[in-house]
Amino acid sequence: MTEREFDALFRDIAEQGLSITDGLLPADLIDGLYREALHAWQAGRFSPARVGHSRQPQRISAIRGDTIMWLDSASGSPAQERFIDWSERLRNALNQNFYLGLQRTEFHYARYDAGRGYARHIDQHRGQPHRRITLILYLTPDRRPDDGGELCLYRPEEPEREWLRVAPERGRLVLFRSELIPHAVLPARRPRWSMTGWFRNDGILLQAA
Ligand SMILES: O=C(O)CCC(=O)C(=O)O
Ligand SMILES: [Fe+2]
Repeated sequence: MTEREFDALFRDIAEQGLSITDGLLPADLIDGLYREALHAWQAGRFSPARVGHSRQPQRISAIRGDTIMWLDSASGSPAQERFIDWSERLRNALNQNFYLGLQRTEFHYARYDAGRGYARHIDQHRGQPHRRITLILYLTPDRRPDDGGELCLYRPEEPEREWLRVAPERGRLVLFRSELIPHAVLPARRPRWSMTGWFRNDGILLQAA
């Protein structure tokens, strides 16, 4: 496929800092990612997500209630490899279109248990100035309309008023400018599965001592 596949997505990002797309990734890839996440979670490989400054992150489940597992290129599962190949094509296309100088990506699986959500936030604020584009890909199988866990989006110039409410339907892809768009996850009523990550404009991670 040519980069034309990203045209509509880039137009939306240019116009409103945000794009929401269904069906861009093949269903069997979505399923492969979900199965990998499920097995890893069953094997106890997810950890509670943390909030706050990157040097001293804290677990505050009333603010952020998901458990996560970072993707690891060394693990090299077929689903991860396919996803990473696709995300690299997207990274290159984003650079060609928006001159963002995106050098790398980071992704984690996330699982929100019933009752868990994520309070309104901006992704750049957690001591993460190099996050430029946020990607969220929803993986939950057989989601029902009353399962909760909607993503709420707010306009940068009017952050108090809800702008859009997005149901986390399997295969739905949300991309937005990390420094611009406040967002929140409403409490889930059934387990909610996703992939979340960032396109970054820095190189190799320099870990703070
Ligand atoms: O899963 C979502 O809909 C949003 C997750 C999120 O905001 C984050 O992980 O920073
Ligand atoms: Fe976020």
